[in-house]
Amino acid sequence: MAQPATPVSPPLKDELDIVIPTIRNLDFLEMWRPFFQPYHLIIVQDGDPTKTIRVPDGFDYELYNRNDVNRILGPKASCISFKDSACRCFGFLVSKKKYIFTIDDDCFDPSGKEINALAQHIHNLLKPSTPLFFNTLYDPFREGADFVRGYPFSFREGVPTAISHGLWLNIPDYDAPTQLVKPLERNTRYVDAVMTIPKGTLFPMCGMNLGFNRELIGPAMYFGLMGDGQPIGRYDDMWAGWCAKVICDHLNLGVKTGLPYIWHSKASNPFVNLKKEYKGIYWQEDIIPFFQSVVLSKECTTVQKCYIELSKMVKEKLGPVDPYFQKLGDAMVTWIEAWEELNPSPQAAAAAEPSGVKKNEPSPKPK
Ligand SMILES: O=c1ccn([C@@H]2O[C@H](COP(=O)(O)OP(=O)(O)O[C@H]3O[C@@H](CO)[C@H](O)[C@H]3O)[C@@H](O)[C@H]2O)c(=O)[nH]1
Ligand SMILES: [Mn+2]
Repeated sequence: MAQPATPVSPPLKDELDIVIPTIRNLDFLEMWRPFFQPYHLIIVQDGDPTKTIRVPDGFDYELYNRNDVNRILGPKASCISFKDSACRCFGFLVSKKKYIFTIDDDCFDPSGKEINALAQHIHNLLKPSTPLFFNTLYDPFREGADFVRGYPFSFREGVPTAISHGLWLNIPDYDAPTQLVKPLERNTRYVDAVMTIPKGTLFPMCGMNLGFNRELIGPAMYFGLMGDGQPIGRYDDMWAGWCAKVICDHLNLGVKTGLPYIWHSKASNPFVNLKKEYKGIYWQEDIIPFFQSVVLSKECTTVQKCYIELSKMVKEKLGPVDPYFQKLGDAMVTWIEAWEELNPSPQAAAAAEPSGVKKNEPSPKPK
């Protein structure tokens, strides 16, 4: 008699957290239920902490609001943005898992595709990247593809993948000026490809549909100071992407972009976005040459060391552009201090007195 098939556990079920920044309800989870329910969610509630965010039944989650951020981080909470989706990086900080998938609450599964976004990110992250030599048949580790003729065999092992950057159907992640001149444009083009971003090349990282290996690159995934009290918004993910990419290049780690797509449903207000973005639109003409010029020293053998060295460069080279970069450079250091406090190395954890008090307890779940 045929043996009953052993149920296949969802990939990385106990090694991956899903981080969601939100100011809305989380009904979007109903569409993702078949794919997300097996995983632990970390919900970062932005804005008014007295507002109750209801999470659909059946999900395993922890929810943090601004009061929790302040309680857990104390003065270091100053590095976590308020009233901006950048707050999501607090979820990266408190997670204890090896992998993170972060998604916005207005992103849905583009129906009819044979693989869901989370599974595709996991595939991207578990397979090597090829930043040293471009494969013209795209991802060589994908079923039905391989390295093409002329691809050096000494490069074919690839490097570990740190980041998997997904894309968006319907509302594309355009900046405000583009949104304003093309208000009706929708992205209908589904490009069935995953590519490694070549070493030495920067890219505009969008936080809407993003996976990463927290152990490889977590300390660099600081979504920079935005929102309340800050002169700029909607550059949080861009900043993290530029910092992470130069560090990935230095540490021989890979960044992929392409599949998976999500269906992005809400177009945020282009006029509001313009107010948030406008300084960034001209500052980035200085920011990008800065990141292109970054050379990290050989003593930078860990992400934390790279990040601290980068923070000093930010203050020195971009400080003259605007005092904001002095503040951002300091916030980068605070972020690393917070990271190391909440994620002590095994040696540091062993040396620390067992306090018995778990500091990063989330808010109690609504009854
Ligand atoms: O103050 C806020 C505003 C929003 N959120 C949560 O963050 C995400 C994104 O919000 P939204 O979909 O309204 O904004 P988009 O313009 O589409 O966001 C994308 O553009 C970039 C903005 O930096 C970023 O890559 C994407 O997030 C939702 O989950 C909101 O609930 C918030 O937490 N705080
Ligand atoms: Mn959105």
